[in-house]
Amino acid sequence: MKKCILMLGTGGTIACKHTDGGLSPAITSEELVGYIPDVEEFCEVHTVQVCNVDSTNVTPEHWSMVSRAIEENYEKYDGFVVCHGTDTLAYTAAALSYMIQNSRKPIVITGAQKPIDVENTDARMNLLDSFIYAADDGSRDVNIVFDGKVIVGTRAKKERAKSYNAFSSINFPYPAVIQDQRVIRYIPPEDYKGGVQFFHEMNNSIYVLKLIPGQNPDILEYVFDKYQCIVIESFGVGGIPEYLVTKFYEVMKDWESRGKLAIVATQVVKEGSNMMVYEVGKKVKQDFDLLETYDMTLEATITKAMWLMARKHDGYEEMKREFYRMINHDIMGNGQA
Ligand SMILES: NC(=O)C[C@H](N)C(=O)O
Repeated sequence: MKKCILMLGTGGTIACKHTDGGLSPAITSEELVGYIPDVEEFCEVHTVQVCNVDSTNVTPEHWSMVSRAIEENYEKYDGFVVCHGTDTLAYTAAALSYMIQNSRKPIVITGAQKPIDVENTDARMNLLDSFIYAADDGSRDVNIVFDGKVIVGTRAKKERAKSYNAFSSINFPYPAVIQDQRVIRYIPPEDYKGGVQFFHEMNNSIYVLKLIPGQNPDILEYVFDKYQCIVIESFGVGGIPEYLVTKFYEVMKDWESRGKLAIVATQVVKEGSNMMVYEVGKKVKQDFDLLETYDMTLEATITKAMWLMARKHDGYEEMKREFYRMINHDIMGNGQA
């Protein structure tokens, strides 16, 4: 029997038209499907227009609009395809991985580098591939389909601004590829226990502080006071420079007692952190109950923290346990295994 898939349009280049003011999303979800008539051979497609925006304008509100639309239609469909702009697609894919957990039904996110109505577009292939993947029996959970590759929702990063292979999978293999309109699976689907879980709230009281050599320590006080979570994008495997340490210790004491979250990440995209290697990391990690990102992407780190902070919890220890709990393959090397 043909699968029934719901496509949710949110905008992005895939749906853009040329205007005097530059490319702007204007093509509807229904029109998008009209560009891939072959889809009718293997699935029935229904559409819904969640919004039609450049993904630069996407906020956690839009993530909630998508997750709510999926929950409302969850029982009626076999899978979901979300069309999205590429600029913040990796954030949305990570966010949806936390907002929709343990889904037996696939949620596929795709987009394009060129609008669907231009000649040399990647949009038609990406969209058709997404339906092929969404209609496949072994597909589950939140994944991106782009340029013939499947990337787990928590593992993507936009690494190219213009090329068709815009996304890389960070610290995790591709679970599958789509070749000649067939799914070639490298990682077999897992067994599922329990049902799907939806969480629609996110708390965006979070600031990412990217360190630069010689960073002025004044910024720490401001950021630590204003936000509930700070992610420090440090260098290498992770550490706090000595010119920041005095201020850091001063603000951290107060921060800990107020139950806020401090997470140390790294500016190095691949292979991840390990603060226990160098003195610049080890001492800080031992002196404070900091979280570190290990092999998580920054997109997953930020959206996991937003999801965690929006939930009721029994204090810091539980937050910490949850942060290190693997969700949709987001963290493997958490140093605690
Ligand atoms: N390729 C794209 O989709 C880029 C576009 N600015 C967006 O993210 O909506």
